[in-house]
Amino acid sequence: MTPTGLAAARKHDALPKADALAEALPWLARHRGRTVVIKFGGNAMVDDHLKAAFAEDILFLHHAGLRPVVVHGGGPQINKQLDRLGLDTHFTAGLRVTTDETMDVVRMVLAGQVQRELVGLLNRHGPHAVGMTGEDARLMTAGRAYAEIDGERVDIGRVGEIAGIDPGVVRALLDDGRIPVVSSIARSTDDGDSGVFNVNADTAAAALAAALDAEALMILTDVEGLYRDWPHSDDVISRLTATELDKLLPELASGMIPKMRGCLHAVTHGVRSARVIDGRVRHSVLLEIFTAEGIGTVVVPDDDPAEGTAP
Ligand SMILES: Nc1ncnc2c1ncn2[C@@H]1O[C@H](COP(=O)(O)OP(=O)(O)O)[C@@H](O)[C@H]1O
Ligand SMILES: CC(=O)N[C@@H](CCC(=O)OP(=O)(O)O)C(=O)O
Repeated sequence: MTPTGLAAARKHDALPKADALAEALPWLARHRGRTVVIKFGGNAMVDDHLKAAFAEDILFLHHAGLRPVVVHGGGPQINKQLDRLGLDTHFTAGLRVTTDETMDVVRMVLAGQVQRELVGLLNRHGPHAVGMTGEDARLMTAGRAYAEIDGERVDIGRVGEIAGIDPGVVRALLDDGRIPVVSSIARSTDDGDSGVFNVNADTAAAALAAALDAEALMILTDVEGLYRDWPHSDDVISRLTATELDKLLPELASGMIPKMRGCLHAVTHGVRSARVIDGRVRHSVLLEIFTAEGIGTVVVPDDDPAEGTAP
């Protein structure tokens, strides 16, 4: 016989679930109607179950009355496609050296593959998500970025440094109840150049969060957060003020550089908190909300009143 009433609730272990939902109420109430920018990193996107759980988390936020915006990466997926085509992969100072040929592949993989897949997952239960790149409606414009190595300016091809963000199209979609899903490709600021630039997805997410005056930026990646003494220890720094992070920036390496620079940019341009969390953990976005002290590393503005508490 199928259990009913309280017996059914016990069988499905429903009480802890109800408790967890109730505990999330203050966070949800504080963030209701607020914009949250979530960056889904390429390394956290390689597993189908993780991708499906990520889409569920975003839909949860959407249905709870928040305004989530997704910016996605796709570094490993781009590497794979370049490899298939027999093209080389080179990174300088954490940025992909992007020839015109590489740029075509970057655009094809980000806009045609990774973004389409995320939009598909988000639209499984309704017409929620709309995909775009920074080229659309001139959302993102960029000039040429150069890497700096030993004080020398090094040309790294069609890599973009964001020059401007016009968030109008994203705001219009949010007002229409949609979930924007953005690929980090920008239009050239030079009207004579019909080309596009490859922008690091962390940098793009942070710039968009600032331009949208977002409440929070969340960056999902393949580590627990910012490690204090990477790669020698896995002691995660749980909270940093903007000034503390600014002092730490010169010591950072590889993929953490654009992430932490992005967090600093966000919290010094109006975003109330920026967090790096472990995207390898299923439902990490919801875990961040349902855990009183939050997970990963949070960066807050210097005037943040909450000592060591989740945003
Ligand atoms: N201090 C640090 N703490 C944690 N990870 C670090 C640190 N410094 C460098 N890293 C590296 O940064 C990587 C995350 O960046 P990246 O590979 O670009 O991720 P994503 O694809 O999610 O953008 C980690 O896997 C780790 O190898
Ligand atoms: C300039 C530059 O490096 N652009 C990145 C854009 C994608 C990205 O940032 O993806 P992840 O978030 O997965 O690293 C690239 O070509 O790989």
